[in-house]
Parts: sequence; C-alpha cells; structure tokens
Amino acid sequence: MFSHQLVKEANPILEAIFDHPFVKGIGDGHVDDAALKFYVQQDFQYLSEFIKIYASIIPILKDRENMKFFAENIDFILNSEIHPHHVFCDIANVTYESLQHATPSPKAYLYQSHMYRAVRTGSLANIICALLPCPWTYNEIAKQLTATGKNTADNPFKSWIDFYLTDDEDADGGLTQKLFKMLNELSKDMSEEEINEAKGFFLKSTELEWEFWEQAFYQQDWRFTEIIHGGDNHE
Ligand SMILES: Cc1ncc(C[n+]2csc(CCO)c2C)c(N)n1
Repeated sequence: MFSHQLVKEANPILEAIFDHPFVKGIGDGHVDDAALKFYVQQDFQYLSEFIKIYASIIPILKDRENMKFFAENIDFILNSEIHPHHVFCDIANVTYESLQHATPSPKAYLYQSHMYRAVRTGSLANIICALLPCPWTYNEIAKQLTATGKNTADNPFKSWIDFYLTDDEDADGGLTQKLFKMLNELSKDMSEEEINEAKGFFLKSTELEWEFWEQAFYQQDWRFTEIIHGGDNHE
C-alpha cells in the first residue's frame, strides 16, 4: 500500500525528529523561551498559509463529503490549533498577540513554497502528500513521547502532547488516517511516475518538519532580515 511505502521511507526522518533537541525538550519539560517564541511566531504565520492551502484543495474535489472534510479542517486549524500555541506562550511567559506579526523565516518560506508548488501541479495526491507530514509527524511525536513515559502530570507540556495525541474523528490522529486512506485510493489510478512525484512531496515535507524544529531551536532567520523586511512588513 502507498501509505505503508511512505511511512517506511520517511521513517529515518521521523526518528531524527524524535531525536531533535526541541522535541526531546518537550518530553523533558524544558525548552528555552527564545526557541518557544520563535516557534510560535513562525507557526502562527505557517498555519495561516496552511489554511489557504487547504482552501485551495476544495475546487478540485468532486464530492461534498470531501469538501466537508477539508472545510472542517480549516475550522479546526483556525479554532483549535491555537491551543498548543497558548501552551508554549504560557511557558515562555509571553502574550500570544505579541507573536502574531512575524514574516516567514527562510525555512518556513521554503516549506510554504513547497506546499504551493504541490498546489500548482493540480494533483490532489501531490497536495495531500505535501500536507500530510504536518499532522502525521505531530501525532507520532505525541505517541512517542507518551510511549516513552514523558507525558506525565508534572510535564508543563502535557496539554500540548495530549492535544496531538487525540485520535478521535475530529482530531489529528483521525485526520492522519483519513488522509492516508485517501492517498491509498488515489494511488490505485496513478502511474509509477505520478507515485514517485507524490512521494517526493511527502518526503520533502517530512524533512521540512524536521527543519521547522531546527530553525526554531536555533532561531534561524534571514541573514539580512533588516534589508529584506525593511520597515514595512512585506512577505
Ligand atoms: C510546522 C508545523 N507542522 C505541523 C503542525 C501541526 N499541525 C498544524 S495544522 C494541523 C492539523 C492539520 O489539519 C496540525 C496537526 C504545526 N502546528 N506546525
């Protein structure tokens, strides 16, 4: 099955995500404030783009059930995904509002551009492959942290882990499985070339998830950010 192939090939990248100091820090209950702030600034901005990508899928869908599914996911990102951000803000002792005006860092820019590239191909499989590592890796992180005994009552990140752990219909676990199922269906009518193209989108997005943790941990912004972003806030 296509989904098994994707998970198998991406596995070393997922393992590297589990080993990343930011993710390990979530498990151990400590991440530097500067890393948490950089993450929320970039993620707030990233999720706004993610919503637009979800919206851009709707015109290429053929049935209402799928339209409902993607529309509900937009609602979920807008209204529920803010919870994990609040957890980071509370720990870093900053207001969420103060972190909502960032422009994309190089890696966030690359990740967003990668997703838009998938949209431009017009292929639903490519778009789902580019999107899926986002809910997939987070759900896997939450499961791994829980399985290794890190999701404890005294961990300040407990409610962040719990958020991505939930596996009910409306939450990420359910979403991940549904997207993998859609891919398995689509792959039945795809050529080897199309399968490889879609896989490329999935594997690159998985690495870009790793890069997202990395850039937040080391606060990697544009080298010439003053020049690039100037006084006005262009993207
Ligand atoms: C860089 C980055 N990657 C993944 C997530 C997690 N996430 C974002 S939207 C969503 C639901 C998808 O419909 C999930 C699980 C994040 N916050 N930031």
